Amino acid sequence: MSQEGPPENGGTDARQESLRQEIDRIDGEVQRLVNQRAAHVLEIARIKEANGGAFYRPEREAQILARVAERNEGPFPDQDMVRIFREIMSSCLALERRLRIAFLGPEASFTHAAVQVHFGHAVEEHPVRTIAEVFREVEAGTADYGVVPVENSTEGAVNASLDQLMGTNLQVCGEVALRIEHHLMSHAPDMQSIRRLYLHPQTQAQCREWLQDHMGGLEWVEVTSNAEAARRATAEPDSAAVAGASAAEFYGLPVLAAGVEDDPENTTRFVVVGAQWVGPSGNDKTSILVSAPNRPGSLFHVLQPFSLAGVNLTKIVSRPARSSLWDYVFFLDLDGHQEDAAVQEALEGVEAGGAAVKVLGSYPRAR
Ligand SMILES: C=C(O[C@@H]1C=C(C(=O)O)C=C[C@H]1O)C(=O)O
Repeated sequence: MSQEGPPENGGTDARQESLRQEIDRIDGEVQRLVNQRAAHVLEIARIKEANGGAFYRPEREAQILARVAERNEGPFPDQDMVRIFREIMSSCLALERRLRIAFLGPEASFTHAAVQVHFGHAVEEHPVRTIAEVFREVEAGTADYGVVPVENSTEGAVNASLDQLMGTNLQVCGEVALRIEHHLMSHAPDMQSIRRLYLHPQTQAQCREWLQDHMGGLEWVEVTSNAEAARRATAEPDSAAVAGASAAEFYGLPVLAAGVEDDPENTTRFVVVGAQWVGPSGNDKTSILVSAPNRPGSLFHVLQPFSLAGVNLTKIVSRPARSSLWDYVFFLDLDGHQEDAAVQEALEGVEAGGAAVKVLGSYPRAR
C-alpha cells in the first residue's frame, strides 16, 4: 500500500525532488516564452490597428497548428499538443481583441463545443436561440463570428443553415468537424428506473436503434436542444436525457450509458461565418452555391468543369431555390482555395455553362 508517510527510500525521494526542481525550472522557461510570444502578437496588433486588417487570421492559425502536429515527437499525442497551442493562440488573440462568437445555443450544446475547439476558451461566448439569429448577430456586427451546424454524417444537411447561407453576404471562414457522442444521463439509480426520456429529434435519429432496443416502452419527449434535454432531466429523477458529455457535465447529470449513437463515426460539421475574406493556408476548402437553369444536362454542365480542371468535390447538396417553384440550387464543397488557378478555371467553366455561382468562402480544412 502506498500511503503518505515518512520517506522510506531516500534515493527515490531525492530523484523525485531533483526532477521536480527541473520541472519548476522548465515551467518558468515555458511561461517566459509564452509571454515573449504574446508580446510579439501585441506588436502585430499595433501594426494591424495602424494599417487596418482583421485581427483574427484563420489561415495563419491553421498553419501554426499544422506545424505543431507535424513537428510533434511526443510523448504528448498530437491532439493534446494542438489543444495547448490552440489555447495559447486564443489567449494571445484575446490580448489583441477578445472575439465575440455567436453560436446556436444553449450553453453546453454541441455547437458550443465546436466554438471551443475552433476558437479556444479566451473568447466571449454568445449563445443564441436559432440559426437565423446567429447570422443576424454577425451581419449586424454585434458578434465578430458565428458558428452553426451544416451537416451530420448520419442525418445529412442542416437545412436551416443552408437556407441562411443562401441569403447572407457573410463568408464561410472556417469549418469544424466534431465526433458526436451521445450518452444516456439521469439522476435515476439505474436504467430500469427511468420512466421518461427527453431528446432532440436529431439525437433521436442518430441513436434510433439503441433507443428502440433499450428505451422502447418509455415516454419520449422531443425538446429543442440536447442541452435542454439535460436541463429537463435534471429536475426529474425518474427522467433521463440523451445528450453530449458537455451537457452532462454542465448539468451535473451522471452518465448511465455512454456512446449510444448507432454509428461510432457519427460526426457533425460546423461552419464559422464572418464578414472576412480568408487567404490561402495551403490546405483549404471552398464552399459555393450554384444556381443552374432547369433543363436537361444542367447538372452535368455544373459538374463537368470540376472534372476537367482536376478539382475534387467533397459535397453536393440540392435545396429548393426560394425564388421560384421547382428550381433548385446546389451547395458544393471542393478541395482548394478560390485563388487557386484550377479552382478559378472550374468556376469559370460552370458560369460558361449557363449557371450562376456564388462563392460562400474559402477556409482552412478542419483538423
Ligand atoms: C499574431 C497574429 O494575430 C492573431 C494571433 C495569432 C497567434 O497567436 O499566433 C495568429 C493569427 C491571428 O489570429 C497574426 O496575425 O499573426
